[in-house]
Amino acid sequence: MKLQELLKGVAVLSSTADGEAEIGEVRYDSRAVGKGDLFVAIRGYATDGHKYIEKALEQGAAAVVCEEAPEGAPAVVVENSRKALAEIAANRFGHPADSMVMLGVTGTNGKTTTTYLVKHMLEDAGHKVGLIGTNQNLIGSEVIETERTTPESYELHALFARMRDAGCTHVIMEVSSHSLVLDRVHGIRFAVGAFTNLTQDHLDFHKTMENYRQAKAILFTVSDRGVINLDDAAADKMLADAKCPCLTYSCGNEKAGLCATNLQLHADGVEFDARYNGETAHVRLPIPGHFSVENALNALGMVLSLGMPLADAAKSMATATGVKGRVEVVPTDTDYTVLIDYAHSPDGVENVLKAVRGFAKGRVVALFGCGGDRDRTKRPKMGRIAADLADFCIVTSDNPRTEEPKAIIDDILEGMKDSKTPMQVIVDRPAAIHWALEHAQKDDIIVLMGKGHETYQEVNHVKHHMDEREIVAEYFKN
Ligand SMILES: CC(=O)N[C@H]1[C@@H](OP(=O)(O)OP(=O)(O)OC[C@H]2O[C@@H](n3ccc(=O)[nH]c3=O)[C@H](O)[C@@H]2O)O[C@H](CO)[C@@H](O)[C@@H]1O[C@H](C)C(=O)N[C@@H](C)C(=O)N[C@H](CCC(=O)O)C(=O)O
Ligand SMILES: Nc1ncnc2c1ncn2[C@@H]1O[C@H](COP(=O)(O)OP(=O)(O)OP(=O)(O)O)[C@@H](O)[C@H]1O
Ligand SMILES: N[C@H](CCC[C@H](N)C(=O)O)C(=O)O
Ligand SMILES: [Mg+2]
Repeated sequence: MKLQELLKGVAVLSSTADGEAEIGEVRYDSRAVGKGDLFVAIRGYATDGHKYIEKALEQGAAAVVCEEAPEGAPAVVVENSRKALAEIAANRFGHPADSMVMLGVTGTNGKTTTTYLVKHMLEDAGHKVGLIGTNQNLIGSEVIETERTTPESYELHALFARMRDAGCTHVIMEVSSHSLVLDRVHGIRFAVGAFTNLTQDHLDFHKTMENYRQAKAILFTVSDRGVINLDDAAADKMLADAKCPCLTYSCGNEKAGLCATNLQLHADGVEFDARYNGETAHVRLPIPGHFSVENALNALGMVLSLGMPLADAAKSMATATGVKGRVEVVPTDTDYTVLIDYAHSPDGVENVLKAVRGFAKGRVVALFGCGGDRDRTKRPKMGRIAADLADFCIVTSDNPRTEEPKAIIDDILEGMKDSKTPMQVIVDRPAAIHWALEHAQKDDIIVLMGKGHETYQEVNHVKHHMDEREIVAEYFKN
């Protein structure tokens, strides 16, 4: 594609590049630049892409898109390289998002789960659906591995193009707060945007809860319709900031457009009555926990906003399956239960432990750690909540990344120091899981928190294979 075609619609401040140049690939990482490519220089948090312009040109880049051009370089100067990258990506792939119904979910917890519920309901209604999120990307049932919850704009549009070409009519995606601030979804118009909740996470990046909230609110400035959790403390502000009509949902608050009543929380799922537009339907979802009612309402809100009849949506919900690593039961053939869950924030820990407490006949044993190079202030809070809600805690490692595992654990223990809940510290996670299994008692529920679908432990930029399902299975082989 010619450079000028890639730049269609991009607000160019000045250019010394040849618009007729035939561009190979578009790269935002100099290390991947090859002959004839376009290098987009981005100012980041760790480094500045402008530092690598010279290197990119040496490697054969045909032109550079940047915010500040070095002398003599074939450069296209723009105000914001991240936005330009997103616009170039849409041009490069033929604006695939425009030909599908785009659906986005933001919020601290529940995004992944909600997206799977929406996909399931839309597929039941006969649509081919693409899904983008933390666990994996899906084109129908084809799995595409992912590194991110919301990919960088260029990868995102490439993925949309594959989805469009495969016949997808709808895309349901998680829209992380990082992606909203870093313009990964810039230029995408969502038919429906949905907000699950706002609780503490990612303060390493957003610094304050209000910044974090405002990041999420961006979604409702680029959506035709919104779906908002009225029970969340941030609901009023989210509604005030929204630039689109919003459907609210609630467990019990009759003011909400979509309201759940007669909640029944079972060990293997939830049931409730959903009222919407004067109609009522009984909803069943085979995933346990009060938060599953909220996720079900969020997903229902999205498909109702698209015009799906309530009765059809409710019928479909009953056949939804669980999501890998979200309250997932690990088969053990013992008289106790092992669950794998992705709770990795104070609210996630609280919710999953309360849910488990709701159906546990014996002790609730919480095994968890906290990620390195991530929000440190959530660590003692997660520790305190786990100590408050579990009968026994095992504190271990969860993706230490470049931090010292024991130092992360010490941050967690800070929040547990006044607790009388018995606990054990075992830095090595497989060893900690073994210890939990060795000491399990009848009717215990052992909740392995934080890894969810992840099948690795990330240490110093290297992902070492570690699948909790395999660790449990191997334990019982011996
Ligand atoms: C905080 C954050 O999200 N950072 C993302 C951001 O990095 P950045 O802007 O700081 O980039 P940088 O590392 O300073 O580099 C600046 C530019 O120089 C380029 N570069 C760098 C080195 C070099 O030799 N040559 C070169 O050209 C880089 O490719 C980049 O374009 O843009 C990069 C390019 O897309 C991302 O890889 C990077 O994700 C980092 C690695 C990350 O871990 N992100 C996580 C926190 C994240 O995005 N998480 C969310 C939410 C998770 C959830 O709760 O579900 C997600 O959506 O996954
Ligand atoms: N609506 C909810 N409210 C609070 N906690 C929830 C909710 N839904 C799920 N959880 C808890 O949070 C964990 C993460 O859920 P899920 O993966 O659906 O969230 P997410 O928003 O996609 O997270 P991430 O930011 O990592 O992508 C679950 O394993 C569960 O413990
Ligand atoms: N995607 C999120 C959750 C990671 C969960 C946990 N395993 C961790 O490493 O903290 C993040 O990158 O913050
Ligand atoms: Mg997710």
